Amino acid sequence: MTDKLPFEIATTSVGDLPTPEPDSPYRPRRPYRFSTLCATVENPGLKDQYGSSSVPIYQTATFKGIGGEYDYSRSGNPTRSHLEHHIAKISSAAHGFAVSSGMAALDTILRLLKPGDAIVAGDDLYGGTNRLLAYLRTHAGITVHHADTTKPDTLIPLLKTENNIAMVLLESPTNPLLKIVDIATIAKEVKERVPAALVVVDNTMMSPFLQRPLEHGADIVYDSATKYLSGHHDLMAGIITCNRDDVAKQIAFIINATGNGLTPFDSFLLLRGSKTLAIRLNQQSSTSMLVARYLHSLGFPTFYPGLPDHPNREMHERISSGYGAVLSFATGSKDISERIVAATRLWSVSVSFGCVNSLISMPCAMSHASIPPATRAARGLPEDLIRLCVGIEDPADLLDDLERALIDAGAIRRTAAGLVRVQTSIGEAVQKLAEKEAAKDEIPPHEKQWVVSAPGKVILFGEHAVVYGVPALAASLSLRCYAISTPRADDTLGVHFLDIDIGQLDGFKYEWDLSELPWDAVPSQSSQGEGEVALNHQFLDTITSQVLADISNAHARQASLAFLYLYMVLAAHSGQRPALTLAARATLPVGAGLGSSASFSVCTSTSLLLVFGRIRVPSQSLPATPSTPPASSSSSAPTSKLPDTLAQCVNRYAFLLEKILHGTPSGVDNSVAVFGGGLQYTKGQGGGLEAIDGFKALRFLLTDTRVPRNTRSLVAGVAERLAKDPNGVGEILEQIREVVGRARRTLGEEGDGTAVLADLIDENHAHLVDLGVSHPSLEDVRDVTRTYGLATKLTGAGGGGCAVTLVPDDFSESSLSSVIITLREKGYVPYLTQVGGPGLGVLVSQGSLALPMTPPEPPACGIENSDGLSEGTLAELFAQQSKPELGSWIDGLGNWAFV
Ligand SMILES: Nc1ncnc2c1ncn2[C@@H]1O[C@H](COP(=O)(O)OP(=O)(O)O)[C@@H](O)[C@H]1O
Ligand SMILES: C[C@@](O)(CCOP(=O)(O)O)CC(=O)O
Repeated sequence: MTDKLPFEIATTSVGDLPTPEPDSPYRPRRPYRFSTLCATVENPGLKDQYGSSSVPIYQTATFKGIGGEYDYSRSGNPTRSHLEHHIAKISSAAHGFAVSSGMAALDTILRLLKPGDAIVAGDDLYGGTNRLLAYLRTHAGITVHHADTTKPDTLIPLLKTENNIAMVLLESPTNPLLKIVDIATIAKEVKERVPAALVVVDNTMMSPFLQRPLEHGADIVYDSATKYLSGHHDLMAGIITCNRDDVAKQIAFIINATGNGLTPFDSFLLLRGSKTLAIRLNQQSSTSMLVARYLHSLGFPTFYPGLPDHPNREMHERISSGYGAVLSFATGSKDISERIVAATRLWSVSVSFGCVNSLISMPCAMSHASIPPATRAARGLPEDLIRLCVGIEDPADLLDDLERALIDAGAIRRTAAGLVRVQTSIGEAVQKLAEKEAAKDEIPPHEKQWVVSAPGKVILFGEHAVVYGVPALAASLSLRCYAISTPRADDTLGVHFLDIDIGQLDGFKYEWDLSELPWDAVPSQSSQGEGEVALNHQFLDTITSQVLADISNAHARQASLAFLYLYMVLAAHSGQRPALTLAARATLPVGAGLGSSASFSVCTSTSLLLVFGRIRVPSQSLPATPSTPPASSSSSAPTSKLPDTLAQCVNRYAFLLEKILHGTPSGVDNSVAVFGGGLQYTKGQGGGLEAIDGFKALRFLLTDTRVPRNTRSLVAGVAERLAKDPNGVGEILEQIREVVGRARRTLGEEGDGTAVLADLIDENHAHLVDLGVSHPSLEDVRDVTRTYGLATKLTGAGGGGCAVTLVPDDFSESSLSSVIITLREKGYVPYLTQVGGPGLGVLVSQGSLALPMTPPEPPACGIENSDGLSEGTLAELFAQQSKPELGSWIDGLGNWAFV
């Protein structure tokens, strides 16, 4: 161990910071250095009446008078103004803003985007950033592209105007592997290729002391000021800086509008903390270098940009003036790492960083635990990685404490020649063996049995018009489609569609010899990256004519076509042809306008994507999310969250199957079936999905007229009318757009908008009648419900199928019973359903029933009861359940993960 400081501490002079007025032409003053700027807080525009040396805390919400500089602390407060001026000054920025946390800073910046915009971000971002981006993707119609930002070559191809890139989000160095991102090069490329896009940098790891990305082409920089800027872990804050006046104006507007500005007291604390930023981070960086060298010299793989062999070190040095105070190292064994973390005393076990006290953590067990192990492995994040966040304690004490912990944990030992790393290859060997064992246990996905489900939907406003770009408002139903794919050992592909009535008790069954399918006709390109998956009509025709010619039932033929198309495309792509049977069954009526085709498409594509390993689910659930239990479930089995990337992938393929089933779908049905909840959906490039909560509070009666109809021909009928009378039909579509807009505003408002919604339901129905998609049976249901004062419209494609009736909260139960009885007497099938339940679900682990996940050896498919007696295969039990019990039986099979 050495006492000598091994590297030059950054005592940087900052060239372009404001130079004080020269007090004499002969001895002009030089610009202040960084630590001077930090320590001197002044704001010439805001003089204190008493000349207080420390900025006072203006602990007030309001300011008296009219036309003064301040009126309300949400819009502005003198303590915050002082802080913002100070932050702008030390960041060499024209504008600075202070908000309530680092995530609030990012949220403010992301609000500059609008639906349809796309953002490019790193693929190993801070977990909180990932979470917010995922939320915007599903709720705000923002497309998110993840790229390896450490390799500009993977990012640059995305920078195209047709991709609508509005923002590029970078972090450097990354956390916890300290990977370096070339901010300057990426910013230059962005400006050349998509000039309107904003380059945003999360600078938290460096702070303005060590790195000022605005000087290297960034448009906006933000920091979690909870870390180095405040330095004491006694407040939460975020700061945003930028030079562009137009961007600053919008940011100020958003902060005022959302009310996330930093409070006066926290502004005071942050201002106080920031005075010592340079001195603290100097000390912390120099100790970090010592610690990194120490670990490196012992032979631990160590990640710190200051080490000579750290990848892209020169790139980091070009834009930064120091290496920071976060480093990480691997021990070769998760057990050893756990023992080290438990054995330190001075290094406390805690999340976050930037504090004056030193912290130690294992990212995979703490800050990055929410990322599935497979994703962590894919990102090269070692499970045994230890992260150190170095504080201002005496470096000798910190090294001493770490050394003791390393010895106690068995990671190093004393020898006559000094300290040596304990034969870590033993640890590594043990770890590798364990990994190999785990891999042996890992059953290939095509040998597993998969159970999935997806909800139907009700469109409340905007059906048909949605095909032409008008937004639609829709919600998921508690009625769902379920599918089970079972591997088999006989080179055969089978389907079992239990709801398709071909005059046999157990529905439609069919099998194909795998070797006899038209493999030569499979199109070579199955997917186009993140975009829509193209449909090859020639291949569709080949399957229909060569494979399905003897299936006369139209429902069965279409469903088989969708299944075979996707199976063959995925098989051709993967080079595997796993034999399996897909069984599908729904509690939804098929072909009644409640999105049975979409929920079937979602179930089929999920099953096949799982079988071919194109999507993966965590075998053990992620943390439970009790807010999204399956709506029909009576079981108390825990549920968890499916990753958003999986949902996006399934949605792309489900849309493809929807195209096969119904021609020119808008995409609303499959989006609701995947994401669940209440949604506003707009088709196309500038469109997207937006969550609507108001729906969940409403009650609906759905009435199946049992008049068969076909979505494909009804949608085609509207297209024909539009072609014949573009003005007249165009006018109707615009009127529907107007109704949808009013409905959306009513749902978003507080208070009881039920009466307004009822009027809008009538209005929307009248427009659908004008489009020619109603039916006498639907008008009859409207007449029945109108006598009880209820508003009804057709839902989905119309032409028969279902009607939806809004049931106000204060509608009496006895009247409701008589409406239902009257409808039943007329031969209709009414359902009182819940809306807004979860989207796609996958059974991720078995419950008390031993689910036979590994069958292909026959006859291993039996489910065993507690006595070990076989009670039939899962697929047989699936077929045997009564319809009303199907949902709760299947939910009770084990742990489900939902989107
Ligand atoms: N449970 C199911 N099993 C098999 N196929 C189904 C199922 N549900 C829907 N489908 C397929 O979807 C088609 C119905 O689509 P569509 O007329 O759009 O009805 P909906 O309005 O209910 O979505 C059927 O012809 C069939 O091909
Ligand atoms: C008529 C339409 O707006 C909804 C179709 O719903 P369904 O298939 O009838 O459940 C078509 C579409 O959005 O793809």
